[in-house]
Amino acid sequence: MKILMVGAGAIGGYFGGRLLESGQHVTFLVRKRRADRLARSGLVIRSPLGDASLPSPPTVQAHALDQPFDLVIVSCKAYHLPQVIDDMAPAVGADTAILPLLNGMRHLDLLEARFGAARVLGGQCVIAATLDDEGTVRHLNRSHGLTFGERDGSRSTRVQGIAQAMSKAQFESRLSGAIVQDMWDKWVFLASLAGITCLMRAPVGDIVATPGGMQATLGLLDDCRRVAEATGHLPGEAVLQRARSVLTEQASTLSASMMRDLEQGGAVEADHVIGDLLARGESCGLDLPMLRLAYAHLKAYESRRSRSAAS
Ligand SMILES: NC(=O)C1=CN([C@@H]2O[C@H](COP(=O)(O)OP(=O)(O)OC[C@H]3O[C@@H](n4cnc5c(N)ncnc54)[C@H](OP(=O)(O)O)[C@@H]3O)[C@@H](O)[C@H]2O)C=CC1
Ligand SMILES: CC(C)(CO)C(=O)C(=O)O
Repeated sequence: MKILMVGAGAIGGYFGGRLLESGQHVTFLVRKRRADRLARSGLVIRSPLGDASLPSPPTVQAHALDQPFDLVIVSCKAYHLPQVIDDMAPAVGADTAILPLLNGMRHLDLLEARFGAARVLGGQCVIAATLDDEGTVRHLNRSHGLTFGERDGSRSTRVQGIAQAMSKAQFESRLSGAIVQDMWDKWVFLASLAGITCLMRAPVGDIVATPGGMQATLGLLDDCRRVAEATGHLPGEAVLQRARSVLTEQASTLSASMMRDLEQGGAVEADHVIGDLLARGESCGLDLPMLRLAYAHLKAYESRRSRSAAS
């Protein structure tokens, strides 16, 4: 199976690197700076579950992309997706499957609008990873799950082929018969985690140790849960119970990748992860005070960030 990994950042570098390490035919679609870095230093993964060092990983830049791939895995940030869609288009042929790993849901609509619903699978990953100043992929915890599937739940030949291709790679892959609900389950959890850790500039353990921290966290989770319910995607009670327990765990050092981005002064997926959830809920007539606060906070951060970039 010919796989194009779009992006070689934290997620693309990790899962693409693991697939390459297992002998799969993987090419990374990258921009010039990352292409130069990968040519110079290789793709390096530092992980508590095993390091990998892959010299000269195959890369291609958009201008040179001229053939279809069997599988295109999309691992960019949401705010780069419109450009990515243009750049990856030559890799999408009649039989190409597209597997996005972005957080949130709206990217499915954008990919579908450009490439047609039939090509777009559902997908998500559970991992904490980042790219350090040397371009090394730093895996920060012991989770590395990647779940994917047909959005109609069917076990098509193509998803079984992807399951087979991923089976030997050093991560936990899972073919799901309910990937859209899985994505909603993750979105409810992630929007709560990202919203609260960004608002409080602190990991879960520090937040729940404050007066009012636990109530704020659970209030935000409840807003996110109500949006999922109103739009027909209510997570099951076991999923919600787990979210409550992870989000209120004493002394937990867990934070969202969005908080890592924000603390480094980087761009954040405010509209995609928080704003879109808020908009969906408000269009169902819900009042969502904690979600509105989390979104206002991120938009204020974005304004301040763009003002300081301009000066
Ligand atoms: N990091 C994490 O722990 C987790 C992240 N996620 C989600 O995964 C998604 C990706 O996040 P993450 O990997 O952290 O982000 P990164 O910023 O680390 O990586 C994204 C990569 O996309 C590349 N990119 C952007 N535009 C293009 C383009 N036109 N052509 C080629 N490459 C491009 C960037 O390359 P360049 O270097 O050129 O800018 C960058 O390296 C997000 O939606 C995030 O929310 C989900 C679970 C956990
Ligand atoms: C839910 C979590 C923490 C793990 O995958 C994540 O997606 C993120 O930090 O962006």
